[in-house]
Amino acid sequence: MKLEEAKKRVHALKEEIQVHNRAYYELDRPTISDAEYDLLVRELVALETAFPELVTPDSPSQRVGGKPLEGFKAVRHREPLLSLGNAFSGEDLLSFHHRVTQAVGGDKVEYVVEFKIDGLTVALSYQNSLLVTGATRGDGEVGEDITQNLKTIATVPLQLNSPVAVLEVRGEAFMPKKAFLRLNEDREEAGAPVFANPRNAAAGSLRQLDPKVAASRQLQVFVYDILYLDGASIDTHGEALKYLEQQGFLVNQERFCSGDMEQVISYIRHWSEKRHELPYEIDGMVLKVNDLSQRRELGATSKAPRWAIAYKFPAEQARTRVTDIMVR
Ligand SMILES: NC(=O)c1cnc(OC2CCCC2)nc1N
Repeated sequence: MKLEEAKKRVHALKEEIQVHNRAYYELDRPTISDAEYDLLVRELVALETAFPELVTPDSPSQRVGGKPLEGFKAVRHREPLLSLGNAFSGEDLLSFHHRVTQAVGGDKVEYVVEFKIDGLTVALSYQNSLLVTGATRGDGEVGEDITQNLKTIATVPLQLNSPVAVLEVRGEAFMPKKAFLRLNEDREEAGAPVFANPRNAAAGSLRQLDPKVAASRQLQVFVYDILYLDGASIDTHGEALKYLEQQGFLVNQERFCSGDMEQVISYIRHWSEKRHELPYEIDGMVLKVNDLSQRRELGATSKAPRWAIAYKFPAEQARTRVTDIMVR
């Protein structure tokens, strides 16, 4: 095959793989079998091996990186990754709303309510639309460089869809329930210790020094916050989420925008009851002031923003299975 022909085929393969990724991960409606998908990736890798000049940073072949690391480098975040204050009742939410309304001088306040994905926070940094660093939250100021592992996650863009000088985003890495159950079955069979919950499984997977292990764990990342953006102007959180979607990130489609606390509270109650139907675990909901200028007015304490709060669902009654006791 000549270079020109290979170039066309490589381009077509990358497009097709991208379409299947979106269908599989975002719409949860795979359009081809895993085997057919693997064939496409294998053909792409073979062509890139034969014609190295055709390799581009955004190629799926660049996802499962090099050899295992000796350890993780420290990464200082450009902006501190704040934590969230907690609410445990309707009253807590109403007093949060009262504080916010006071601080913005009585103006109307609108909230965006999102799932609180029960995973681990990750920060992704892009320069000139290319993924440069992926890091854990760490202590909020300094995290661990887990770029090699995050690149293996198909829904983490290696290259953004439109030009932007600097974009730093925050998201939640998590393991879907099905992948968690399957992983624990495999570990039980192999005599390895099982993970207590999907959050621990996701954290354990991203702390692996060998990216091939992370690549095998079917992790996902929902992105939900812009930490830093140089290259576009955005006025509300709703616009920010749409911008992130356009850039190619996986953004959770389920969210509710309202200034009416009655509606907000009933929306939270709805998901408190229905969360078990979700394909991933959530441990609450997050309320965020939608208007970014009101957020600037509200500011943050040293630890948490004044413009957001987490509503925590009551902890599951820890079921101690009989087998657990017997095994011990
Ligand atoms: N676990 C989640 O799904 C989640 C966590 N945090 C936030 O927002 C924080 C980030 C910026 C201040 C509030 N949103 C979320 N959806």
